[in-house]
Amino acid sequence: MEVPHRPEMFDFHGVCMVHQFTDNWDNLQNFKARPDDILIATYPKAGTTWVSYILDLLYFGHMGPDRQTSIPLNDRVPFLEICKPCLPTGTEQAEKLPTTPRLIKTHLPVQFVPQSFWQQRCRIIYVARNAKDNVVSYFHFARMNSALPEPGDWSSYLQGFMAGKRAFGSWYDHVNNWWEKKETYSNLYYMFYEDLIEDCGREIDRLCSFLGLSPSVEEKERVRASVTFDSMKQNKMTNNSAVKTMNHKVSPFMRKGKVGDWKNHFTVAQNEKFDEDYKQKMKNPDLKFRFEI
Ligand SMILES: Nc1ncnc2c1ncn2[C@@H]1O[C@H](COP(=O)(O)OS(=O)(=O)O)[C@@H](OP(=O)(O)O)[C@H]1O
Repeated sequence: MEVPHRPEMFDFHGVCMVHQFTDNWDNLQNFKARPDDILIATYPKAGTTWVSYILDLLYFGHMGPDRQTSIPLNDRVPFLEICKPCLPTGTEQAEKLPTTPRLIKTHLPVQFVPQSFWQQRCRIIYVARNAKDNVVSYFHFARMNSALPEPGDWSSYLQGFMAGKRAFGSWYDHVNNWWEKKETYSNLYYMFYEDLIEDCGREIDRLCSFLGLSPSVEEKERVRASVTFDSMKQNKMTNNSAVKTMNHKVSPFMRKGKVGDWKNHFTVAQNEKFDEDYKQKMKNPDLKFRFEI
């Protein structure tokens, strides 16, 4: 069997990146956001797909079953910076979206977000996930997705993550810099994967108040029931089963969906080293993550 070619990481304006996220840079930076666009921003593997689907159902769940059964979520919520050979770029996909508001996802660190999103005062939802579960999820994703650099073994993967040497750069910088942005940009809603796991219904309510939506109790319950882990894992439109670079036999995209799976991966020594390093990098007492619930 042919071994898929894995991309290399490189330094891009101080952030570790891979080409498929930087090759469309000029178009990306000149992207014209509209005031009602909604941007879902995350470090990879923090809950992008989950929140994308919640928003898609809140805005477009009434559009009938066709949209839900025939259009993959990735096409309904384009990935802004993606640029793969022979496929429309994320910016092209976003430009062609027929529905309003446009829901757009990104993993960009805050300093790379196209200026027009800020200028147009777009609503932005940032989803963050605790670093330990985030790195475990990213490791398994890198194993199954040949569009990402070769992960190597768990121990070296973890080391690289701690050093910021993963696509989209340092998790620590990503979550901290987005957190700080809240101080100056009021249309930014910062939420946590762990809260979604704890009480998805409550988080849907909070999202609705940020977005100014008032769905009926029944509608909200329909959304909540559709976005459970099991339901999204079964759903071909949300489980990424059609993405060519992903081998779900190596590790499924909808893998575990839990808080605390890191305990099955970190050795005691790795955990101690990680905690020590974490303390040095996460100095803001207001930004608190839960590693278990
Ligand atoms: N509904 C629901 N409930 C609980 N968990 C969920 C859900 N949907 C996605 N997930 C989990 O989120 C992880 C994938 O994150 P992303 O969607 O951000 O991935 S990506 O960056 O867009 O590739 C990945 O986490 P892990 O299972 O820990 O690998 C998914 O399983």
